[in-house]
Amino acid sequence: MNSVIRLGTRGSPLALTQAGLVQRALEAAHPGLSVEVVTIRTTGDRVQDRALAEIGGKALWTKELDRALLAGDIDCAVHSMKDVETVRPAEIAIAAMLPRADVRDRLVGAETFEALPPGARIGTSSPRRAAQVRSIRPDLQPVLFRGNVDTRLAKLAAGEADATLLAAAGLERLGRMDVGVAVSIAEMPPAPAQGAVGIEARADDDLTRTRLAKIDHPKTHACVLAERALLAALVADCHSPVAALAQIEGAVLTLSATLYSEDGAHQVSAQESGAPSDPAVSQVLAEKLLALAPEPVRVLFAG
Ligand SMILES: NCc1[nH]cc(CCC(=O)O)c1CC(=O)O
Repeated sequence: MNSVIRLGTRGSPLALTQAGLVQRALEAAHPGLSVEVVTIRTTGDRVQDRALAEIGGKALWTKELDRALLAGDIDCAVHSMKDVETVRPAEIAIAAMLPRADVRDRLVGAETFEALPPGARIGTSSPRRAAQVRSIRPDLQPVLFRGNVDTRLAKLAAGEADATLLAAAGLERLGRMDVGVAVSIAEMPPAPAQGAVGIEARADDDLTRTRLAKIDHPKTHACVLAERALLAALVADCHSPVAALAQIEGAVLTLSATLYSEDGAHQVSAQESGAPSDPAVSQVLAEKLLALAPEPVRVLFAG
C-alpha cells in the first residue's frame, strides 16, 4: 500500500518541529504511507503586535487550518493543543495526541522570581502567567510579549523585558533546554493542554482517523480532554487566567485546577478524581471552583 497523507501545520519553527514528530510517528506506524507536510499561515502568525484577546479568540491559530481540512486540501492538521479553542466545529475531530512533554513553564532571565529587581517587567501575553507572576510577586509588571519562541527570546535580549516565561515543552522540542529554569508545578501550574500535540481530522474521514489512532497516546489524550472539558464547563478559553492539569495514576484520573483574578490577588484551587474519560470529573470540578471562587475570580468565568 503506497499512499500519501497530507498533514497541515502552521509555519513557525515549533509548529514545523511538531509536524515532523507526527510525520515520523505516522510513517513508522504505517509502512508504505508517506506524510506530506503542508504549511498554512494563520491569522495568529500574521498579527504580532496586539494581545490575542484583542483580535478575537483562539480560532486565530486554527481557522485557516480548519478551512483547509474541511475543503479537503489536507487530511489532518497538527496543533499545540493549548492553542486549540475549547469548542470545535462538529465536522472536526481530535483524532490523536502525541505523548505529552514537560508541562512546566521555564523562567528566562532570572534564576528565581525572588532574584528579580523590584518592579521588574515580565514579558508575557498569557493572562494565566501574568496573574501567576503577580500572585507570586505583586510588584512585578507583566508586559505584552508575543511571537514565536525565537522572537520572544530576541525581545528579551533587546531589553524589552527583564524576564519571560516559556513552555518547557516548546523549548525542549526546539532543542533549547539550556534556556531558563523550570518553575515548579506547585508555583506555576500549567495552562490546560500545555505540552500536548494533537492531530485533528474530518469527523467523517474514517480512514485517516483509523491511521491516526495508531499513534495516539491514550493517557495524554484522556488528560487533555479532561482539562479541555473543564474549560468548556467554565466557559473559559486560552485567554482566561486558569491553570489545569490532569494526571493518571493507576486507573484514576486526578484533575487539579486554579482560577485567578486578573491581577493575581485572588485565586481558588480544587481537585477532583474519577475514571479517565468520565466527563463528570471536569463538570464537578468546575462547579466546585465556581462555588468557592471569590467575586473577582468568579466574574471572569461561566459566561
Ligand atoms: N501560546 C503559544 C504556545 N503554544 C504552545 C506553546 C508551547 C508548547 C506547548 O505548550 O505545548 C507555546 C509557547 C509558549 O507558551 O511558550
